Amino acid sequence: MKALAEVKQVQKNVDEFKLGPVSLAIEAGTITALVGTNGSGKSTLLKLMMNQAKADAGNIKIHNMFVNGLNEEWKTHIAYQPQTMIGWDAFSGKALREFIAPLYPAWDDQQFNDIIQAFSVPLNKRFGKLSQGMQQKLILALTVARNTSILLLDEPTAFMDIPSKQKFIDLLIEWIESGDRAIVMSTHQVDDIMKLADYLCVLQEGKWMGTYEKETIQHMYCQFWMRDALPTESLPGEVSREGNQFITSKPEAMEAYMREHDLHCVNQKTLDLEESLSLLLNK
Ligand SMILES: Nc1ncnc2c1ncn2[C@@H]1O[C@H](COP(=O)(O)OP(=O)(O)OP(=O)(O)O)[C@@H](O)[C@H]1O
Repeated sequence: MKALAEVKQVQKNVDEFKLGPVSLAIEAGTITALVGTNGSGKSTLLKLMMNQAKADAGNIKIHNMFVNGLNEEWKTHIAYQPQTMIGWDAFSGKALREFIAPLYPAWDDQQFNDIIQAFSVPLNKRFGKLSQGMQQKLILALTVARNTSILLLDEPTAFMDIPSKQKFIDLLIEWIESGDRAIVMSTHQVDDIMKLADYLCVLQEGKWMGTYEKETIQHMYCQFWMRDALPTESLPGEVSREGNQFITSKPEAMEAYMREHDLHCVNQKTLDLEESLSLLLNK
């Protein structure tokens, strides 16, 4: 399948912080979640994709155009929601819509109004007077209505209340339904990942740990509780141990080992997504 966006071996140094090399292929019809601990480089990667930061190595293409090339037509294919908007405080949602809509040839006013209504965003209030959650909803409406094929969202639900998060999830599911669009979003919300993500691009302190299908991470680790004390030697795929309990990244190899060594477990479970991500990010 053709990638709508490609990130190849990208590296970026910001003072002491080093991101990458990281590679990503964003295909139509997919949602990729950028996950990682605070300061792991998720926002930096999104900024690089928007050419708001310059890569020190590697390259990025949107619709087959280099983001740092002379042809800036790629900008019409991508919309970006940063975490904060600088300079918007004095303007109402109505005024912001009037500035922004004419800049985007494919602007979808119906979509804008639908989001505003769904989240009951007051368009006459100044941006700076809105709550953080309400600001986030207004930015979302002003981003999604650009009607591009790629959406980059930087922690879009960080300040949203519980019912709004569900509406957000429904909105994105509907938005991506046509199959010719893609979303990349950074998030710390397990619910967003569970309900939306197809792929997880995992970053830890700037190091790219890999991009995994969500199902792969959901089956990545298994926890065993043994009847007797654990052998002192390292067990297949052993990730951690405590008392008679341990976690392995190779459950099948571990089961074979148990048969071979006549070991018995009293309980076992596959770690859920949140537990697996915590382990992966603490490695
Ligand atoms: N403008 C800047 N000047 C200096 N350092 C910066 C700047 N922006 C980001 N950094 C540094 O780059 C690193 C990555 O930050 P980034 O915001 O990309 O992380 P993140 O994964 O998005 O974090 P969070 O989950 O907290 O939002 C951090 O060490 C941060 O301090």
